[in-house]
Amino acid sequence: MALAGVRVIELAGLAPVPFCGMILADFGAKVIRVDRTKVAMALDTQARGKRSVALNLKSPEGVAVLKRLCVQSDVILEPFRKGVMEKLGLGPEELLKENPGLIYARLTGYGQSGSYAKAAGHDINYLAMSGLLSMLGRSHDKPYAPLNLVADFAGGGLTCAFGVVLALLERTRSGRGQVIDATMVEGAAYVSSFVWKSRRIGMWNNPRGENLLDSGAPFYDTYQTSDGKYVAVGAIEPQFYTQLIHGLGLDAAKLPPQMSFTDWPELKKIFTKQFATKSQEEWACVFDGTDACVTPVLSMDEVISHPHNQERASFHRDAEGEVTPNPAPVLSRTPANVCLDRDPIIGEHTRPVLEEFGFKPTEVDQLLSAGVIECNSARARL
Ligand SMILES: C[C@H](CCC[C@H](C)C(=O)SCCNC(=O)CCNC(=O)[C@H](O)C(C)(C)COP(=O)(O)OP(=O)(O)OC[C@H]1O[C@@H](n2cnc3c(N)ncnc32)[C@H](O)[C@@H]1OP(=O)(O)O)[C@H]1CC[C@H]2[C@@H]3[C@H](O)C[C@@H]4C[C@H](O)CC[C@]4(C)[C@H]3C[C@H](O)[C@]12C
Repeated sequence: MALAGVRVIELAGLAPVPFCGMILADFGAKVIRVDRTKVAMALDTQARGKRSVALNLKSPEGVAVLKRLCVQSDVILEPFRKGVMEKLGLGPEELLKENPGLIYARLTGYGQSGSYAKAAGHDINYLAMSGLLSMLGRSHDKPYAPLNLVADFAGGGLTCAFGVVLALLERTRSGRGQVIDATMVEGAAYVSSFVWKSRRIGMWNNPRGENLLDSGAPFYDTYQTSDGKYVAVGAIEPQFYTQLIHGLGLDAAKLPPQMSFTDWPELKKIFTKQFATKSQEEWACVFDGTDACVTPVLSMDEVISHPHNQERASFHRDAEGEVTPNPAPVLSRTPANVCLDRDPIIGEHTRPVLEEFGFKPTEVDQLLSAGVIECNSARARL
């Protein structure tokens, strides 16, 4: 796999860093998640392919253990607010001194500088600070955050993983590591560059929810079908819009022009009435195989059985039988390989990992009896 042989130390965090670690693990990196001790259960729902070491970083011995792991690793991912790692004596200065090739990825909401740097926050806060949240939501409604996807994951974990890969590539030339200051405000804004850059062509001149791609346009929205399900319509170009009108059984001559903004509310009412006359399945029979850009809004459990997704094997069932997306993108020669084992128990791999990194069994025993580490067995927890 593309990241085979890359060793990553992931300090346990809430969601963005776990997602970054999962991406790296999916594509072949050896990811060791460092968990706190005395924690009942792992909150990392994106733990596949990782191993867990339980380590108390509030002890000098624990800090020494982490330093020894980082000396032999390529990447460290840290999810804490500014200054926490420095307080532990694990800041970039210390770790890069001992391992100049280390890639030190710091994924925060607000970054390692700026007045908000030490403030707590979550996806919605970062999305708000990025400017993008002001653009999200239906007409005459308040701004709406699309789950915690844009800042936590698109602009957070995924962008950080991209930064790690960039730094790994650069290190092949320079032999040197570096610090990645990944912030979710900037990541969310960056992945939304299209929105920023398309203002000049008038894409967003209307109030929130009344533009082409933000549910304002009748041909770019969702509609309820007779069985209470929904279809998604994305017929933007005129040649696709023509097929939409045909599939709906409407007479284009009797409708206002597609791009007549002021007629969009009226056109939306016509489409709403029309889509309510058939079930989702019946509309699929009408539109599948056409370029009308009409697709069923599938639930998270339906996706795995849709023929197209099945043909591509885009989803799998994990160890718990849950439908789960496969990694993306698909590399032709070195594709990702999803670990289908159950998620690690906290501290399940402390001993084997430490011994793999050169700790003598007696050293591990001493760390264990001093409470610096925890070695938990899966059997004991199940
Ligand atoms: C699933 C829910 C989360 C969804 C995602 C959410 C929407 C997000 O947006 S996540 C993104 C959050 N922001 C960032 O990641 C930006 C960077 N990080 C931060 O800003 C901060 O970390 C913080 C604000 C997120 C948290 O601040 P906090 O003060 O808690 O921590 P830090 O300042 O970073 O310092 C860390 C301290 O920890 C010490 N540490 C670290 N590792 C170790 C170690 N190995 N040993 C010893 N000590 C360690 C470190 O030294 C620091 O110490 P100091 O402070 O002294 O310096 C989930 C959101 C909420 C969850 C629920 C909630 O937690 C309550 C329940 C808890 C229960 O245990 C489980 C069930 C819960 C219901 C839980 C369930 C889910 O997880 C949540 C809903």
